[in-house]
Amino acid sequence: MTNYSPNMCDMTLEYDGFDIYSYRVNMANVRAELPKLKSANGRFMFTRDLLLKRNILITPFDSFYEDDEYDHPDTSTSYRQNGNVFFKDKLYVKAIEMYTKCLKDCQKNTECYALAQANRSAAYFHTGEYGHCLNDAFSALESKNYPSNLAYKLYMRMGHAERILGFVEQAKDSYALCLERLDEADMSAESKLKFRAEVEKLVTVCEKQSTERKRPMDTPCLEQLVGGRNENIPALSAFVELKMSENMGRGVYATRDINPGDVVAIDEPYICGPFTESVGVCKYNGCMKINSALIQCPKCKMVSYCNKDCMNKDDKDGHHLECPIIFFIRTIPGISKINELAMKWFLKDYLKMGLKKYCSIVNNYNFSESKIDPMTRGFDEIGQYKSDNFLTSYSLDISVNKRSIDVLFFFNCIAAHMLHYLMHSGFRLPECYIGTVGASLVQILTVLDSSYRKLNLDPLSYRRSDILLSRSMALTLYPTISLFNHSCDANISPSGNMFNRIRVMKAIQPIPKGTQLCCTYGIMFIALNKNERQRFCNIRLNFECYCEPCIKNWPTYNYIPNRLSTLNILNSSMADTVSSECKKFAEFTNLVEPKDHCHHLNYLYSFIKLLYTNVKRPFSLYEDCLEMISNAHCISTDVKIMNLL
Ligand SMILES: C[S@@+](CC[C@H](N)C(=O)[O-])C[C@H]1O[C@@H](n2cnc3c(N)ncnc32)[C@H](O)[C@@H]1O
Repeated sequence: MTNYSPNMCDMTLEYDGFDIYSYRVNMANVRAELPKLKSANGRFMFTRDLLLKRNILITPFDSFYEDDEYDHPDTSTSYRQNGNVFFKDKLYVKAIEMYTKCLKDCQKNTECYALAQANRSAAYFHTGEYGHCLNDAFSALESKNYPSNLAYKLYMRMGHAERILGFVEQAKDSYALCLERLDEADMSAESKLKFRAEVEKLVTVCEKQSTERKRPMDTPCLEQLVGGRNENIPALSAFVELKMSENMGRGVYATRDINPGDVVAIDEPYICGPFTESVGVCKYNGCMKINSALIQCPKCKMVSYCNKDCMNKDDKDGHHLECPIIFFIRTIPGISKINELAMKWFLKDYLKMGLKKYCSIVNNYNFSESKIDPMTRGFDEIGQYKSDNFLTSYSLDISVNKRSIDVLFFFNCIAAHMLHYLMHSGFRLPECYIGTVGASLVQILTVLDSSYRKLNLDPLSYRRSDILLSRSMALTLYPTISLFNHSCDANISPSGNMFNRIRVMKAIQPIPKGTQLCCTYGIMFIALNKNERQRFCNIRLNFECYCEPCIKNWPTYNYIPNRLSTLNILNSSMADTVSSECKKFAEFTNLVEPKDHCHHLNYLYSFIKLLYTNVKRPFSLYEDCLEMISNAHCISTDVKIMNLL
């Protein structure tokens, strides 16, 4: 029997809406029964049956899909009016509930329907659900039943929501339409003038935002792997190999001396998802460009692309199946970005392979998972570990047995919900494949959840002690970079900008032959003490950290030596040279601004190399230099890109 961790505290940390399931099922029974089920398919079917029995898998908007609508003008109007009362009292969630009831009760081609949609969009705006807000506002306007003297209001709200979401070009269009429709408003000429001035100010804000955002995205990657490509793992350098260790499983080790600045990995994402809401990024997996002039999918209006070509390609990759239900997918509990990305990944591969092949591959994996040699996990039949291979990502180490039963149950619930919506919108899946497809969704959700926690860090912020959680800028899955283990004293780090689709990893310290290459999963010894780090690793990442600072209990930055002495000089014959170089470094620190460190990388590399061989760690000047190199790598790539223009 699989030995799942009984630890339940992680449920409260980051997963929204678990109680939607846990309040309505008997969790004691779930905790007793779920671990008994050996197969992933069995666990999915158990969960799905339970949710169906408890009526949890019903669509709250079922009437949206029904043809035989009915109209109860009195009740629907009173629902809307009740909604307005809640809205006035700022009880927006309750107001949304009322407007939704009104929408269910009333015919689509009526003014009442359009008003309820418009009102609900206002309530969604206040709850911060801008996607829903836009969806409702668009629908109300498109219905042509919305009073024309109020249209300017809706356009203004759309402008606000789009601006907040970072779609500044669309926001400008909406504000322009708002001003166009202002003539129809029942307002005095004076109020109109004032209103116009306010909206024009907002347009100026948008213009400023769009110039700030304009930066090149479609630039080729100029970096080269040190020593060329690795024969078996093409996204890695030829100067590394994969080896097993007792405490960390597989890891990447240097086969030659690697120098700071050397490129050790250049990886492409297998799947990439929504960036932070404030940035407009093309949704198509093969593009992912930041663009301030994205065009929306005309049907769902909830995803955007840089052009028609990307839109058509994404449609083929599965958006046509996701489009009618994306609104609902975003309401499923859990981490909304992960759920949406899981759906995108599933549809892309399902459509590429077809039902039978997809099911046979994932079934094969599910049954043989426990027997797979951990060393060859993710390698194909000719011994290649490739980032564009489905199984490479699908079989990433997700420490599934270390997850609590509650988390496992929760992911099964989310997968059941996703599949329910898919099948509801016309996705045909024979009964006998439901378990397999559902279990594959659980695996996909778990892989994405693990990778989200580890490798999507903003490289400029992960050293700050106040950022305990990985501040995810983009939810992207880099299968080869996922091979790097964590160290609280990373010797490699991402270079370039987090918005770059291609991720480059560079050495930031000297890495002698035989040493493991490690990045950080979000915590560094300089900022947090061992207990805090171990807690983070246990709770967030589901493993006990065995890096050098944890094993040797290195002190945090404030407690490490900041002077040379006989205690930390390793090579006494070099003491004078090291001492004079340390003085020069102190001057450098005072004179050169951080933004210019990227122009002095060679100097920083030579200084860190000198300290690496001659001074015992931890040592404050070493840690300072390391931080400068890591930060400068993020800036320097951008500088190269800027110079290309
Ligand atoms: C992204 S994977 C890294 C590759 C993985 N070791 C493998 O065998 O494929 C993350 C997993 O590696 C292990 N790991 C990574 N860093 C570690 C560390 N510092 N100490 C212990 N285990 C670590 C944990 O099991 C973790 O869940």
